[in-house]
Formats: sequence, structure tokens, C-alpha cells
Amino acid sequence: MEAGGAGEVDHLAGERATAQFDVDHMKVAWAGSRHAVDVADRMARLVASDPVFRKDNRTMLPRKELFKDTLRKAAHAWKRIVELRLTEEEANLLRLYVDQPGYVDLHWGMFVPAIKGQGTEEQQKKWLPLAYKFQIIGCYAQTELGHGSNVQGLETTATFDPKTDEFVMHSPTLTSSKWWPGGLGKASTHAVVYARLITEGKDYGIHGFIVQLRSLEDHSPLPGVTLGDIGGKFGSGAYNSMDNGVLRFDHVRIPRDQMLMRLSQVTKEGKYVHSNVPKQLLYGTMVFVRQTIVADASKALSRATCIAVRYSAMRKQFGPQTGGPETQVLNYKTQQSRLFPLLASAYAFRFVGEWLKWLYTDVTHKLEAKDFSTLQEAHACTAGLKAVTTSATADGIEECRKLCGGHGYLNSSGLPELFATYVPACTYEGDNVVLLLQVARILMKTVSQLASGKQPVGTMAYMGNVQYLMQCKCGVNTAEDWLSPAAIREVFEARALRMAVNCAQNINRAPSQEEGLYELSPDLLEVAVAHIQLIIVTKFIEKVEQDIPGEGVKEQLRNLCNVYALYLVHKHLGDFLSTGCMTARQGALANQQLGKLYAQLRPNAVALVDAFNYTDHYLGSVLGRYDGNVYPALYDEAWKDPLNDSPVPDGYREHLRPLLKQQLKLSRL
Ligand SMILES: CCCCCCCC/C=C\C/C=C/C(=O)SCCNC(=O)CCNC(=O)[C@H](O)C(C)(C)COP(=O)(O)OP(=O)(O)OC[C@H]1O[C@@H](n2cnc3c(N)ncnc32)[C@H](O)[C@@H]1OP(=O)(O)O
Ligand SMILES: Cc1cc2nc3c(=O)[nH]c(=O)nc-3n(C[C@H](O)[C@H](O)[C@H](O)COP(=O)(O)OP(=O)(O)OC[C@H]3O[C@@H](n4cnc5c(N)ncnc54)[C@H](O)[C@@H]3O)c2cc1C
Repeated sequence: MEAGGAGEVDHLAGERATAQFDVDHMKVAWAGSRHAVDVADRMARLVASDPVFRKDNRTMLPRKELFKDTLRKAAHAWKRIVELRLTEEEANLLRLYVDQPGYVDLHWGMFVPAIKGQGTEEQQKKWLPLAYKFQIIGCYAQTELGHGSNVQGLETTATFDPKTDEFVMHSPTLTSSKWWPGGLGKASTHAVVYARLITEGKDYGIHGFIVQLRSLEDHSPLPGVTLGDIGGKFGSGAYNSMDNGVLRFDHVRIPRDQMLMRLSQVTKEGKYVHSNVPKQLLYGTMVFVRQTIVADASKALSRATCIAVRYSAMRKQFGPQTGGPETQVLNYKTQQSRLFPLLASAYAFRFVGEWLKWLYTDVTHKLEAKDFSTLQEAHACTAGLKAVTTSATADGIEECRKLCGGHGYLNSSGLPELFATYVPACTYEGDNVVLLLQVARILMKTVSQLASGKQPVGTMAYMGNVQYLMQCKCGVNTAEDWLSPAAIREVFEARALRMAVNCAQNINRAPSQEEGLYELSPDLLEVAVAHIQLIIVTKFIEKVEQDIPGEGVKEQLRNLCNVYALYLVHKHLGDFLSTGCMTARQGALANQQLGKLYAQLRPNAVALVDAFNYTDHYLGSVLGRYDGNVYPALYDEAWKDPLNDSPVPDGYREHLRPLLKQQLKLSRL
């Protein structure tokens, strides 16, 4: 937990004393409200003080023990949720702070939302109470061995049999085996299974079905159902606590009313009826989860930067040529230029995640009123932001590991496990490249409609300003000019639009649209990234323009916003120059201003990560400890490794002793 107890020394007190803002108010800005800070605080402490939720030994547990430990934690968490009558908000936070991937994530995160989004009212009434009380455990079984990205290519079949009023679930090929669903391997009793609906001899494509997989008596797989775990995954601990599974059906029968029938129905005679709604609503659960993944990106990146900032403030290497104390590595300009953009990104992703949640809620309300006009905007924003934020976060965690030098490579730093747990976010819920290509296609469509005078809306509205943005010149003359939000916004808009228009023109020169999209797909990725970065920068600017209470809080957020934007200008300078949005001199001025911003950020760095309000338990890092007392913690942690259980290792008698004795004999010859 945080410092302040009797006898504890705050080794970072000097760093905290230099902060130029009110940390308590920054906690509110980060969490969203005073209420959010208080609830998070209570739940984090509840978890940290409970010995069942201990996790410092996690990377040393063999897989079977790790999985059992996950079941124990999930059951204990549920017991506490019920005993303490926690609200949904509190329960979600408690699960977050338990911090161990497991079947409950998919049960609450995908199974329940899939039934809510795609089930009829009657189906919801039947299944949701069972799920809410954990009388059934569910997962989301979409991906197969042969197809993940291409959902329309899935092979599992659900063939309607009007004689018995049932669907027959079948896995016709090896590649049709369901493969990857979390919670499927060992824990789930039920799944929402995506399969090709076949009725009256016709294939109507992919639909969702609720299928019972295991007995509710003894948990054994039901007849015709083959189930298992797909095997160990990257890293120690990490995502290995999750039972990602394989599932095969051999003509398994389910009642007709277990097809999720909100979007389309099959009558008892076998007639297929599609409600008058866009087919893409079938993908609604993925859109929901992509939105939550953006919020999670800021959590993961803020954890990594919290560890790296605190450790960098405490770690010293080298000193002035003239002698004297060694330098904190956080004072090296290179350390700042690698670390501070990541800290700024964590804040940027937090605020864009907040905005995306609002957008998602707004679109959901519109859909309920049968207004589908914002469906494309929701798809583009969730897909694009999921891709950009998860890729940057995965890269950022790895950079934080390097920023912590050798100690960052130790499991006790928390960073290897954080990376291994996080990195599949670039793949699950849509491979990032596949998602960015979706965004790019929508951008290309928008560009092609500009000529007809159709005004783009939402996050693409800026494209309507095409006449101006295609020819405008950046007005920056001094480094300080880069502090203008209008100047920043304009170059990001001009870069995104010009890249999109250039790409669209190149596609139009191809023999066909399809060939053009195929040949230019690497460029399309960059177009999508430029557009999504514009959204993140814009939402950060809008956040800073709001009324933000607390001494110095707004100033710090403005500084972080400028760091985020100018870091992107520096990193993608090629885009800005080649599209003619700015000159090389203006690029140099941006970099000059970035250096000044880093210097302003430096005295506030530790306080800015304190504002995340993470307990030592949640951080799970000897390097990121609140009190900065890193060396005794590192030293103590090493002795906990099972290899240190005895001074002479197992295997000495069989493999070391004979070798050493043989060397002794040889030397005597
Ligand atoms: C609250 C707690 C949350 C906890 C979360 C826990 C996380 C646990 C960790 C992991 C869980 C992981 C789960 C999974 O991975 S589940 C499996 C996820 N799988 C995917 O994401 C697959 C990705 N593929 C796709 O989404 C699609 O196949 C596709 C979009 C790539 C292609 O779809 P396709 O039907 O072939 O269509 P087109 O490309 O031709 O597009 C047609 C049309 O539809 C529009 N569109 C596509 N997708 C959507 C959408 N989701 N919403 C709205 N509209 C969509 C597209 O733009 C086209 O439009 P048009 O040009 O106007 O016709
Ligand atoms: C940890 C984890 C948890 C998961 N949990 C679940 C779950 O609970 N339920 C579930 O149903 N699924 C789950 N999945 C599966 C996940 O959704 C898929 O792995 C993901 O959608 C990617 O699909 P794929 O594996 O088919 O990749 P592929 O599509 O085979 O990707 C391979 C490569 O091909 C490239 N590629 C593919 N298509 C294109 C294209 N059109 N253009 C250019 N490049 C392309 C990709 O960029 C990638 O580089 C999980 C996966 C992981 C790793």
C-alpha cells in the first residue's frame, strides 16, 4: 500500500515535494469524478488486504496450480461481492484489482453482453438471471482453428431440423473447431456459439446460438461435445491463468429457441425471417468490447509508466565529471524523451476512452430508437482506437521495461508479466491491421463521396473542409507557436486528409477498386493511423478546454496534451513533410518545444503517476513501489524464488557432482 504508515520512509518524498499541482484533484480528473476515486480506492484496498488475492508468487506457479488459483480467486471474489452486497460498479472494480485473467472476464465481458445485445426479451429473461447468479458460466465462442479475422468464413454449422424443432450443431472439419475462446477450455458450462445457419437447404450465414457444453451436475462435457484447453501461452503467469479452449460438436441438438433471435428468426416451420435491421448488428458484442479495450489500454500503459517513472526517479547512474552525487536516471534527457511521451499517451488514452464510452452509449440509444445512422461511426472509432491504443500500449510497456534497465527484466519488476498479459490485445477482438483496414475503407468511401457534396459527420466532419485543408500552410514561426491548440489541430487534420486523398487518388489509378485497395493496403494503414491520431489529439484538446478544478491541474494536462501531440509530430514528421502540411524548420521548432515541455514535466513526473492512485498490490512491482524503497525489496524478492529453497540445487548429485569429480580426476592425471 501507499507510504505513510509508522516507520515507513518515503524515498520519493523529494520528488513529491516538487509537484506544481494538486495531486488529489488530478486523481479526480483521471478517474472521472470524486465518487470514482473513492470507490476505486475502497475496492483496491479491499483486494490488497485480502491474502487470497496475493499475486506475488504467480509467475512461479506451474500452469495447473495457476489455473486452480484463478478459480479460487474468482470464487472468493464472488463470495465477497455477495457478502458485501457490492454494486455492479464496485464489483467490476474489485475484479479489475484482483488482476488475474480468468473465465469471469468473458462471462461478464462477452457472454452476458452477447445475450443482452442479440437475445430477444424472452431469451434475456430466461438466460440473464442464471448468468447473473453464476448458475451457469458462459463464454464467447466465435473464432475457429481455420478462421478468426474473417468471421464470414466460419465453418461450424447449425442446421435446423423442423421435425424436432431443433438446431443440429456440427463441426464438419478440423478447421471448424472453435479455438481460442477464453473460459471455454475448463470453466464454462455454456457458450454463445457463432455458426452458419442452414434451414430449408439454404445457408443464411453466421448467427449466434446459446449452447450448453457441460453437465450442471458434474461439469463433464455433454454427449457429442469435445472440449479442452489449447495449451500454454507466452510468458510466465500472464494469460496462462485463462483456459482458452477448443470445442468440437458432433451433431449436438439444441432447442430452436436457443438461437439468438433479436436480429433474425427461424420459425418452427423452418422459415428464415430477417428483421429490418443492418446485418452488422451481429458484430455488436465486438464493438462493445473494443470500446472497453481502449479504456483498458490507458490502465495498462499507466501501470507501466508508473513503475518506470518511480524507478527512474530513484535509480542513479554516473555523476558529474567534477564528482558529487550520482544522477537520477530520470534527469537524463534521453530517459525523458522515451518516457514522458508514454506518460502523456496514458493520459491521452484515458480521455479518448472516456469519450468513446460516451459515443458508444449514444449510438446504443440511437439503435434502440431504430436510428442506424451512427453505426459506421461507432465501428470506425471503436475499431481504429482499439488498434492504435493497444499497439502503442504494448510497445510502451516494452519500452518501460527497457527504461528500467536490467531490473526491468526480472519478473519482480512486474513488467514482463504485464507485457505478456497485454500484448494479445493487439490480436484479440480483431487483429489491429485488419481493424485499421476497416477504418481506411470507410475513409476512402468518405473521400469518394466528397465530390458529390455529401458532408461527412462525426469524427470525419473535418474532411468536409477539404478545399481549405488541402492547401493550408502551417503558421508556426517560433517554438512557442506550437502551444496553440488551433495550430496543432490544423496540421493533424491537414495531414490526415491529404494522406487519405492521396491514397484515394492512387487507388483510382489502379485497374479496379479492389486491386487498388489490395496494392495500397500498407499506405491505407498509415491513412487510418493518421485519422485515429487526429481523434485522440482532438479529444485531449477538448478535455483540456473543459472546466477542470484543482490548482495547477489544467496546466499539467495542457502540458501532457502538447507533449502527446508534438511527440506524434516528431515521430511522424515524414507524413507531415511529405504532405506539405509544414516545413522542415517548423518540424525542428516542434522538437525544440517538446524539449522545453519535458523540462516542465520533469518536477511533476512522480506526482503525475501518483495521480493514477494505484496500490502497490495492483502495480505488482518492486520497482514501482510507492515509497521508492526498491533495493531491499529486490533483494528480498530474489530469495523467494523456489530455486533458492536450498543452497545446493536439485540435480547437483546427478549432473554437477559427476562433472566436477571428473574434472578433478582429469587434473590429477
Ligand atoms: C467490460 C469488460 C470487458 C472485458 C473484456 C475482456 C477481454 C478479454 C480478452 C479477450 C477476449 C477476446 C475475444 C475475441 O477475440 S472474440 C473474437 C473477435 N473477432 C474479431 O474481432 C474478428 C474480426 N473480424 C471482423 O470483425 C469482421 O470479420 C470484419 C469487420 C473484419 C469483416 O467483416 P465482413 O462481414 O466480412 O464485412 P466487410 O468487411 O465486407 O464489411 C461489410 C460492411 O460492414 C461494416 N462493418 C464491419 N464490421 C462492423 C461492425 N462491427 N459494426 C458496424 N459495421 C461493421 C463495414 O464497414 C462494411 O460497411 P459498408 O462498406 O458500408 O458495407
Ligand atoms: C489471448 C486471446 C484471447 C482470445 N479470446 C477469444 C475469445 O474469447 N473468443 C473468440 O471467439 N476468439 C478469441 N480469440 C481469437 C481472436 O479473436 C483472433 O485470434 C483474432 O480475431 C485474430 O484472428 P486470427 O487469429 O484468425 O488471425 P489471422 O487473421 O490469421 O492473422 C494472421 C495475420 O494475417 C494478417 N491478416 C489477416 N487478414 C488480413 C487482411 N484482410 N489483410 C491484411 N492482413 C491480414 C493479420 O494482420 C496477421 O498478421 C482470442 C485470441 C487471443 C490471442
